[in-house]
Amino acid sequence: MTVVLVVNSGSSSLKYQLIEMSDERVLASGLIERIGEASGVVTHKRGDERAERELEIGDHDAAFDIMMQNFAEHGPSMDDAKPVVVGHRIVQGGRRFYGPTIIDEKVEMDIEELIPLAPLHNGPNLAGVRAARRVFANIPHVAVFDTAFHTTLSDAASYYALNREVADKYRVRKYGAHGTSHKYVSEAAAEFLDRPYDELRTVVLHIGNGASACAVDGGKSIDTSMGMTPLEGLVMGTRTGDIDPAVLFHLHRKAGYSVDDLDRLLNKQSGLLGLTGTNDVRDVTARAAAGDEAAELGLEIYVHRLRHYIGSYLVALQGADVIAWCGGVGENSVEVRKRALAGMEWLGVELDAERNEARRDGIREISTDSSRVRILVVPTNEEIEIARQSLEATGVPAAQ
Ligand SMILES: Nc1ncnc2c1ncn2[C@@H]1O[C@H](COP(=O)(O)OP(=O)(O)O)[C@@H](O)[C@H]1O
Ligand SMILES: CC(=O)OP(=O)(O)O
Ligand SMILES: [Mg+2]
Repeated sequence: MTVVLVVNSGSSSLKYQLIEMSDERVLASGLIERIGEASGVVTHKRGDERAERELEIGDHDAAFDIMMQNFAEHGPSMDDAKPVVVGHRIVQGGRRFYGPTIIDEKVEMDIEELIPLAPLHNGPNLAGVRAARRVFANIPHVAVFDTAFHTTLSDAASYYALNREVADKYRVRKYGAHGTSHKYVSEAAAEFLDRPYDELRTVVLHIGNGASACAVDGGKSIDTSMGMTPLEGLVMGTRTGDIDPAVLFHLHRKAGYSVDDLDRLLNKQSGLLGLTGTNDVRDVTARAAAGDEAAELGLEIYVHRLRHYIGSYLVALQGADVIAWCGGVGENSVEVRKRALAGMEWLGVELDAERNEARRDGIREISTDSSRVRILVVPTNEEIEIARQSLEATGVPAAQ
């Protein structure tokens, strides 16, 4: 047995999976949510068994202890499972990390140093790494970076038209994110269609609470919607995505917003939440269907931006072979997919209404038989991809 533990510490959550790599079977998984709030939620799944409880979770160290308790109480015990590697999701690797990297003191320091380039993500990611390295002191830990897949972006695609001296001094450029998912999904799409990955042109739409689009040309990311930080690009659950930066000057000068106020406003109080009062696309679409005007407008703004990026990436790829939807919204929202791809028949993009509505597990095709561009729903699996890359980095075989 070769078992890998994958840890994904987000700003307010810790997700984990224990995976047996010979057949990529998930032995157990869990989600610890609302870290730092008055009442947190803990879920642990093992086969068909599921344990859930609510309690206050002070910080990521406490969350890590809870994860260890879950394994001890609900199994599998670490003595039985004996993970050989811990794989960590790290959002920002800057132009320092181009692939999975075994973590030592120096790598920890580099991740810390990159916090300003992903302030909501890298700090919590690092807290998870530190807690895990204390508990699993005798096995390798590997960092798998969201940005690594986008290090193939050209300078033209990744530099802003910002004063070059300032940009270079402060490392301002587009790094992108969700790369592990974009890679996994574009590869899975190629396999599903039985096409060589290095020839396929794919637009990947990773639409969850955080959302990003990516143009993948023959297995290489050539453009992506997230920027220096995961704030740029698509409208998200609570983030604005693209916005005229002069809006910030205006709010500062006219309304006295501080930098921290603006950070909070753009990252946490905007997007669908700020437009409609909820960041859950299920609620927004239900309300829009019931005639709620704010919800309808919120949805239209959300979709308008999605269409902007789809169009842009079809041009970047000189036509695509595949549009692949993933993430909580991308995999589940019939309505968002329908609105986002409407009227694109002239581009060879034909959504099949019935297939779009059919609910099935696994990868599925939702385009018409005559659609030149194949449209797929591809459930993403960042954890499996992190586990595979972590194992690869350490050289441990998947079956032994
Ligand atoms: N059945 C559904 N229909 C529409 N949207 C859904 C559905 N299920 C989940 N979602 C959306 O998916 C989002 C979560 O996506 P996910 O990829 O898990 O997010 P993240 O990893 O960014 O936290 C939810 O906020 C919700 O808007
Ligand atoms: C980078 C990012 O936005 O990640 P998540 O979707 O997990 O919030
Ligand atoms: Mg996510």
